Amino acid sequence: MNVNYELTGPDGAPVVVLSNSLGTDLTLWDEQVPALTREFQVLRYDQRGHGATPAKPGPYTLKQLGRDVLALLDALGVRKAHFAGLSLGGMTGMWLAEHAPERIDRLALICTSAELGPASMWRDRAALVRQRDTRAMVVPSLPKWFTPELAGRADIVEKFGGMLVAADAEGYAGCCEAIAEMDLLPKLGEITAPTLVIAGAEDPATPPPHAERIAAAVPGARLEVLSPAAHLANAEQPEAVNRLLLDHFTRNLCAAC
Ligand SMILES: O=C(O)CC1=CCC(=O)O1
Repeated sequence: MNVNYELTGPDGAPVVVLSNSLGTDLTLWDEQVPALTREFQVLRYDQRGHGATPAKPGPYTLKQLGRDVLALLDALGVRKAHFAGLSLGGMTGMWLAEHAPERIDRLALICTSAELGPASMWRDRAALVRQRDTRAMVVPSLPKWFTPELAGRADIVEKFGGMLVAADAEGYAGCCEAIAEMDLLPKLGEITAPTLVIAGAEDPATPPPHAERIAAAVPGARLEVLSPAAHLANAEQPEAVNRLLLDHFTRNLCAAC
């Protein structure tokens, strides 16, 4: 798998991996890179079939999406990294923290869920997109991604609608099928990475109760709910998200130190 990525920031600094959501690409994180590269190397990449990462035939699994990250880290010689993921990116992060804990330092889960049923809805969406292309998802997605004030703004429609239209139909569908089959809940309690969970108060796709459920299950997790913010809270509230991420990835966690 040739995963498209961008690595920026000071040589030798700790690495933060940024993982995008369904229908977006690595430019989802444009507002985070300048802030995070003050302290970290930022490794942002495109999920399978999104941006410039090619799509293999689906269905995919979270295991495959997680292993794409591990292969990328191996190729770059990164033994352990912080990880922030939004929605599908957060699901990928939970899979990694559960199955490859030695590779994940601290974890930030933004507008995501450990169980986003019903599975039939995701299979139906995959079938729709295979039939009609990702263009069919623009009208239903933008009002979930942003609160009403932003959802219709020309620059937002151009940037985020453009990412969605550019996503490969098979890649998008395969990722829907990964969400349909995901099984993250049973092992959430085994996550050892210090975890920050961020929700958007106005997120209709993964509403705050999904974040509360994750934060209640992951030992020691901290929960923050931002408002106004819909599903792409990092784009709607960049300063608040940057502050939370920097605090989480730099804070001294040892009370006795
Ligand atoms: O597109 C949606 O419905 C919202 C979403 C769910 C998983 C993801 O990455 O985005």
